[in-house]
Amino acid sequence: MRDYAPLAEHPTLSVQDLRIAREGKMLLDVGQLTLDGPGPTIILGPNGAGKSLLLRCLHGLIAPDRGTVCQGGEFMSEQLRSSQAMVFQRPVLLRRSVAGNLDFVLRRRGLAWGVRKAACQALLVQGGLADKARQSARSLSGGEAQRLAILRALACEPTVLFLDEPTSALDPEATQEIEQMVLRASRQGVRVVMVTHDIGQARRLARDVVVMHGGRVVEQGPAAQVFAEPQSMMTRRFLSGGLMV
Ligand SMILES: Nc1ncnc2c1ncn2[C@@H]1O[C@H](COP(=O)(O)OP(=O)(O)OP(=O)(O)O)[C@@H](O)[C@H]1O
Repeated sequence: MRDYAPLAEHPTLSVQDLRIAREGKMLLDVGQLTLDGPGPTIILGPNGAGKSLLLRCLHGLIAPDRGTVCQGGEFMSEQLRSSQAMVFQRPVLLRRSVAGNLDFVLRRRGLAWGVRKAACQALLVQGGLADKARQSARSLSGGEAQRLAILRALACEPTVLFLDEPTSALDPEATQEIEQMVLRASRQGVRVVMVTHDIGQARRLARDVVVMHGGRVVEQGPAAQVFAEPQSMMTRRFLSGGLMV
């Protein structure tokens, strides 16, 4: 059984003239950005660079002051938005069992009991949580909780999966498990767009990279190229661990 079946393989995401300003300060200013490779796309940059704002705009959680977001060549709509999923730094889980958290999402999709049961079991196995199905989601460890949050996102059969620093609070082993889930989703056709501070993680996961600084995209390209020959001074400084002020 396929774990989930995206509607389209790696749908293209693009933004045009995206701007957000608050109290006279430009927080996000992205003229043109297209994500059309297979991904995963990793958004890198220092604190306050605008990474989360860009991710939230792409997912429609924040309305920009101006500019547009398109998916698969269509302007963002509620229907397209509902085909996307997002995972945050701190897992958002319901006060239910582990299986109950997954069933909640599967039930919302209108799936029959037998289909839900099979899908839930497949997801639990995929996330290494089969033996914790009846346990309260609130009692999971940080790594397990984040795995469940990702499984919940995948239970929506998303076309696009946004992840905002999902491993920043996790140890290396838990991080590795999350990275495997992310790569697997990407291989199965989900467009993965992930924010991280961790350059090592970006090197492990990224097919392409977007580097941000001061609300702008300072560099974008294939990961191998950006890491080997960064074009922007900001990227070079960031990759070398220099302070970016
Ligand atoms: N709702 C808001 N109102 C005012 N300013 C905001 C708002 N949301 C974000 N900002 C500001 O926009 C800038 C970019 O924030 P953002 O969270 O996107 O940065 P980031 O690159 O994700 O940083 P970090 O890595 O620290 O999470 C920051 O200066 C932040 O304070």
